[in-house]
Amino acid sequence: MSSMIEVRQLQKSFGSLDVLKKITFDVNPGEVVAVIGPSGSGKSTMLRSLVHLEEVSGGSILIHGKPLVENGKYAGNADIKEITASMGMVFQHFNLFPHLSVQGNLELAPRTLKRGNPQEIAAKSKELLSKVGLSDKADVYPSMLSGGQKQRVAIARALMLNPDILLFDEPTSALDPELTGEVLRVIRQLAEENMTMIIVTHEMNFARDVADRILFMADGEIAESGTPEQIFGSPRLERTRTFLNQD
Ligand SMILES: Nc1ncnc2c1ncn2[C@@H]1O[C@H](COP(=O)(O)OP(=O)(O)OP(=O)(O)O)[C@@H](O)[C@H]1O
Repeated sequence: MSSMIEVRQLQKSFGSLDVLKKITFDVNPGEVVAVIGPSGSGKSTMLRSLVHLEEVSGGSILIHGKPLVENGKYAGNADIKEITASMGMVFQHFNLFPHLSVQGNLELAPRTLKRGNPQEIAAKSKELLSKVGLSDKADVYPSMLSGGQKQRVAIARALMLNPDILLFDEPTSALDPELTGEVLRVIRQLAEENMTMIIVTHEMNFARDVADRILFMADGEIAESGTPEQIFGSPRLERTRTFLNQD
């Protein structure tokens, strides 16, 4: 089985701070990978690098075998656009456009990129709002929604371009505890539909339940990688044990 995502020796520095220290991992089609680890260990930076929101300092990222960056050298703009369009990203703070309705938020990217005619795009947004349980909110503005609803809109928006990879950066960290469940349910449903996903999360129970594999990051490295049983059952490394016991 060929990998959906291949990350090789990925390096990123901010000035003299080495945030990613030659990280290597693969994600297979349909796999759900949860990334856990202490604050500042480089989880967000790794995820943002995959969609070119950060430029890395070295190493390679291949998506569907196509290099976004290879040995530190980036692909041309057209290739970067095409590769990153195959991935949807969901952020901790939703990042919805406040001046657009829910439907407007969903339709902006496909309209800008001319992915279908307006009727097709409207039909798709309707279908996805129904999927996340928000059919009645199409005309509402983000400020009128709860955090859980905003995040479900953000997930629907991330699905508008038919991505085959979804990336989540702490999707429930900004939510009140009673609102996390509705967002995790949507992610769980996507997992059941075999969506390939990388989820940075502090929700250990969710990671244990939904992930096929856990990457534990510490100090810019992947300190451990394994099934939830391997990571949660008998942590081999002292720092993993310490981290998990804090939670
Ligand atoms: N734009 C930036 N400029 C300088 N330093 C940065 C920048 N972005 C991140 N960093 C630093 O890089 C390190 C890794 O940050 P990152 O956000 O990737 O960690 P994280 O594991 O996602 O943490 P958290 O769980 O707190 O979100 C931190 O020390 C952070 O301060």
